[in-house]
Amino acid sequence: MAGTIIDGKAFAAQLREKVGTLAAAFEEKAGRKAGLAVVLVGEDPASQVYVGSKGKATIAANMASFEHRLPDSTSEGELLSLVERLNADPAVDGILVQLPLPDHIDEQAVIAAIDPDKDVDGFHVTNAGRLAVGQSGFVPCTPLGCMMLLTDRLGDLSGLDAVVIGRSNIVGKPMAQLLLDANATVTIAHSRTKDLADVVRRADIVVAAVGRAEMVRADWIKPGATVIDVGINRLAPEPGASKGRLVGDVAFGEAREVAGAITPVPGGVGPMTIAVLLRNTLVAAHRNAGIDLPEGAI
Ligand SMILES: Nc1nc(=O)c2c([nH]1)NC[C@@H]1CN(c3ccc(C(=O)N[C@@H](CCC(=O)O)C(=O)O)cc3)C=[N+]21
Repeated sequence: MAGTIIDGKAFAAQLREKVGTLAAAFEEKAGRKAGLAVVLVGEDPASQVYVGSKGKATIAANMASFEHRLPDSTSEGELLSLVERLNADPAVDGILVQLPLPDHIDEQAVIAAIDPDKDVDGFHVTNAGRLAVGQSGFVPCTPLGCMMLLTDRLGDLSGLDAVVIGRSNIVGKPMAQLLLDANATVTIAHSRTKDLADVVRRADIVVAAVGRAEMVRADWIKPGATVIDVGINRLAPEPGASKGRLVGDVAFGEAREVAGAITPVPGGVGPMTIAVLLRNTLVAAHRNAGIDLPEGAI
């Protein structure tokens, strides 16, 4: 029997709805909206579309959206001074600088300039450190969204074998830490892992975040496992088509036949990333305004 499809899009819509309700209540109490600033440098069309959709989602969730679209020629100094202004702006609770940045700008320097308490991406070393030692801070949106899908499906993860494929600072490493905090037994696998298929076959939970189209095959999956596919890869267009299909890091059709549950691409993890960004912004707003948001409210 084919595994259940985990509907990340629907889950994300529910989360955005909850955030929207709490954001309206925040506005009542604080006398202002929670605010998210999104900074885009350069004219990459995919990033343009993506930043636009974040702005719409922010407004739909009763928050204020501040978009800053800067030309490719923007210097690192100019970007850093914008970040400083946003850090100092009381209307801005969350700051997201869209990555990747143009080559002439040092990404780490820009991330380091963001006030950690406005770093709703959770990319600042202060937030990475907080996560590593179990202090509260901002957790990167994609792995936190994956955890929400996992706990919704599985409840308690204690003692489960989890394999994370990929070791990026943005997904793999924080994902592993969250799974560890949830008492899973965690393996981080990557491009140099020996016998990767054998390692993945032991997993009750597979999180694929390598960025290689359809790399994880059906015969890598333990029957009944829960598979979370973080990859978003565009295939080459079919003859006559202008755009290729979007696929994940997992060969979805065949893996679904073995898995207990699996996220699709699109419609799985991707929509969760934006919903969690709004959630993190709501949390930031409450902290910045000194208004209580009950633990577990969202
Ligand atoms: N500072 C920063 N923070 C980010 O969180 C960040 C970033 N930079 N740079 C780019 C990546 C990419 N990312 C996505 C989020 C949602 C979808 C998403 O919703 N995808 C849809 C499909 C989109 C489509 O159809 O093209 C889906 O998977 O269903 C995709 C990609 C966040 N990123």
